[in-house]
Amino acid sequence: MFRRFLSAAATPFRAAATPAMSFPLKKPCKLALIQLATGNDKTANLKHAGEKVAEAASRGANVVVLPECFNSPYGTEYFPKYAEPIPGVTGAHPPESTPSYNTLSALASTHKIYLIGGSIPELDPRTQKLYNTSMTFSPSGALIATHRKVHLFDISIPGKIHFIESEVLSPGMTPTLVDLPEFGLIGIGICYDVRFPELAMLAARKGAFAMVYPGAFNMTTGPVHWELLGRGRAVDNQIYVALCSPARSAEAGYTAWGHSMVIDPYAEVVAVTDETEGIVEWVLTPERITEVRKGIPVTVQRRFDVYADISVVGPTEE
Ligand SMILES: NC(=O)CCC(=O)C(=O)O
Repeated sequence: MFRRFLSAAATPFRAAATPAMSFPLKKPCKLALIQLATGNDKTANLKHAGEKVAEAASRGANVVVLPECFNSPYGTEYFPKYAEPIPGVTGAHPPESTPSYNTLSALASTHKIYLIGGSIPELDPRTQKLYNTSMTFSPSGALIATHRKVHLFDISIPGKIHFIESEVLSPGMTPTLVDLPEFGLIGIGICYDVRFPELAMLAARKGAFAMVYPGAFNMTTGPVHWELLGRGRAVDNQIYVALCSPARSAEAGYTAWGHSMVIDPYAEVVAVTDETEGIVEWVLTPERITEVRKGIPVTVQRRFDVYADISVVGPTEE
């Protein structure tokens, strides 16, 4: 409920009744974002992802992230051809139909890492619907979370970019929080999801220490909005934010902006790359979160007596 006029005198500041959040990050966590060069050959994309994940793991990463649609080119014409079902999400599937799942699971267990596997086009064989879905695997190779892109990338800027994901994809219906028991909770969004502050706010209010967005911004919006949106989600919530893009390719139909980055809870870009293939690494620390939240204590100054506590809004079942 919004009142039309609010005067400072009528609504004096007072600390919210909401208790301080429990501490979000349990110990330092090395994050690696793989800005992967991808092409049209799915098998080659999976093999190459494996090489880069191995490289990141050999440098001590605890959590490794791949970009949006890392197994395929990014484009609505490609999604049906590259789509795979996901075991456990839509029942059992023969291994030959799930090469991306198999590869990611094996990489996570071989390297003993948490692997946020960017996203792939997912086929639900029961409904024939397609989704843009991120899978997260534990160091034992178990699938511990899936996030179906909630906000589909439907935009049209005359003369610049026209992209309508909803022509072929269906939207996810659930915000996603993944529990990494040694470290804490991470929220997941996919690309266009970053434009909607609600997912990050929900995750932060439920205690996440980071939001991770596999994404593939474009050459029109990327230069203006990619960093701005990531830093916005970080400063709003005083959490780490990671944006992981594919590398830019001159041959691709969709030209990715690149510039994968890690943003700290003070909204500073602490690690970033250009448009070429590379790995962006940063150690996320509990101390940085504490320092920022102590200095600017918005996490305990929220006025849920004025605007409803969004942390009580639960996920919707699909
Ligand atoms: N893959 C996407 O969702 C792209 C989002 C994007 O480029 C934007 O401007 O938003």
